[in-house]
Amino acid sequence: MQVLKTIAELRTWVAAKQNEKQTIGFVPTMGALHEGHLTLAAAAKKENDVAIMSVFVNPTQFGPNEDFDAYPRDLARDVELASSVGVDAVFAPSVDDMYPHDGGIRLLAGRQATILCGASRPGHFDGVIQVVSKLFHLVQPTHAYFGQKDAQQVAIIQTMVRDFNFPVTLRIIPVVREEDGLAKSSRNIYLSEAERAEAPNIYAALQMARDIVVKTNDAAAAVQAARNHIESTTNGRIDYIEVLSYPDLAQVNEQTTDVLIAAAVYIGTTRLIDNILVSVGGK
Ligand SMILES: Nc1ncnc2c1ncn2[C@@H]1O[C@H](COP(=O)(O)OP(=O)(O)OP(=O)(O)O)[C@@H](O)[C@H]1O
Ligand SMILES: CC(C)(CO)[C@@H](O)C(=O)[O-]
Ligand code: BAL
Repeated sequence: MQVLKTIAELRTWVAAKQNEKQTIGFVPTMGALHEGHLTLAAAAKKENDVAIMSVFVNPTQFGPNEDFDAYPRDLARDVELASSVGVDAVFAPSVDDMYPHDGGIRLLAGRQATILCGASRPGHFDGVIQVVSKLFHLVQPTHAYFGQKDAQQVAIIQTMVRDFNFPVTLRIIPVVREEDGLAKSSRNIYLSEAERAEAPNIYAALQMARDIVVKTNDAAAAVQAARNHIESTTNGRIDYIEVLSYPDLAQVNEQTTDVLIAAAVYIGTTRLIDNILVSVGGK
């Protein structure tokens, strides 16, 4: 396992793999690894000659009052975990190496970034596509691995790859959950014991909404049922619960085939997201 701490080191590593005609599987992360990330990494290793993971807490996707400074960082632990699932290299650059210039070119995510998490985190997805496009240019992966837990991020990156012709195939991995249903997340460590006990109700609420969507296709009733469940079982504050077509993220209608039921809820001060993707009839 190699730890590449600069763009220069990464370029040397990538060039060597390309010379050897090796396929490259790439897993972008912000570190604080858990089983969700490791599932992505294991798939990258299985489906490619080599697997590389980036560990970079990207400042441009955090708002001014968000948790950039507090975000958990432990590179030694991350390297050990990545190595345990066969990752060949970890790219962990500094902010200065990734962003040496002030006020350079910025990318703008489109309509899909204006709703859901984009509404409460203005500029978040612009920062995500900025860093992911840089990482794709640097790593030049054959396949890149993302988690369905960040469903909106997946939809926007799919659009970016399509619109900007990135020569990469995206692989999307289902949400990895704790036994009680809570989606694994690096931010779960912020939860107190009481908050952790409430948090699985987010997934329970999404499951109720899913059952209503499947039976009746009534998006409004599904959202209401999920809201009622969260309000009656947690002290949380709902940021959003929405039922939208996927991946275009528009209102569902009779033609819709894939429905995203997504929620963001503040449990205490921790903002957790989760979602369920369901296939419906479509006409
Ligand atoms: N529970 C999970 N199941 C599947 N994929 C996941 C899960 N958690 C994270 N991922 C994926 O891992 C990649 C890196 O995510 P990231 O480093 O932001 O971790 P995270 O746990 O989602 O962090 P946070 O919840 O704090 O945003 C993303 O593609 C993300 O979707
Ligand atoms: C894709 C990503 C690594 C970009 O910083 C981040 O948004 C994440 O961890 O999901
Ligand atoms: N997984 C998305 C990264 C973020 O919340 O900034």
